[in-house]
Amino acid sequence: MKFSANLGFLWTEHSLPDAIRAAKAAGFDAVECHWPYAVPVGEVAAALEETGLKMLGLNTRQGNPGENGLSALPGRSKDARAAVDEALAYAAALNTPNVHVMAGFAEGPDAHAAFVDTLKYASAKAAPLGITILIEPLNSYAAPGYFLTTTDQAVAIMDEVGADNIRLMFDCYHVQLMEGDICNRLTKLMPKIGHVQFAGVPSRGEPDQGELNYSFIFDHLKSLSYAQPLGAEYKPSGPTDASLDWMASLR
Ligand SMILES: O=C(O)[C@H](O)C(=O)CO
Ligand SMILES: [Mg+2]
Repeated sequence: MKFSANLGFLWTEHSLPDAIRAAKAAGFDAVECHWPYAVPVGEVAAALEETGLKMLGLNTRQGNPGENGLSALPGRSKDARAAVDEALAYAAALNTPNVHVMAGFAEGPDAHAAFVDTLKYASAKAAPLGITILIEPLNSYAAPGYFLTTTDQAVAIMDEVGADNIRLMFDCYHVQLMEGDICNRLTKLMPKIGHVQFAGVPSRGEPDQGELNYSFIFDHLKSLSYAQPLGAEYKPSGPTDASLDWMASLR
């Protein structure tokens, strides 16, 4: 398997460019991040060029303190679209193929309509750039009140948006906590999946800990011919460099 280091959680003591260098030194095949906007894009581009790693994805801005995305917030369309524009510009400058459009804390039909509207805007703007829009269900333990919580909900929204370049971010950690049945869901959803992430469940720690057997799950992904790097999005229990034993056994 190939692995992508999620620099939102790994090597957070480093600047983003140095975290990219640390991921290269540790043997990762790619990187991804959450919110890179405080870092000038040229510095990130230089670290990617130097290491030969690709930045696979980044997220739209969370919004004001306490917010976790803007796209499903009724009445916030202008802010949500600005966050999409910002993310697409940053991603395009890095040749990053995926932008995760974050829904935010909201519920009900107005939130659904707002999210679909933002996603139609995002996918139309992303298409000429060759960028895929990702949406990701988050579990309600970690993100209570987040609008998008299940893969069924995500599929219904993607179908309603109806764009070719919108896909599911299948984070095994979130899906296990909300829905389980990981391997059957991967099989069923594979044509709609844009990126896969993983972490130990329920702690979100190292992936060789907890209730999910990633050796089995990664073999299943191989049997589905899934060859893209898998996003290691876990919170190390100590220094990141000391948390990587799982890489050799799961590769
Ligand atoms: O938390 C996650 O799983 C995400 O992938 C993310 O991008 C930030 O919420
Ligand atoms: Mg995730």
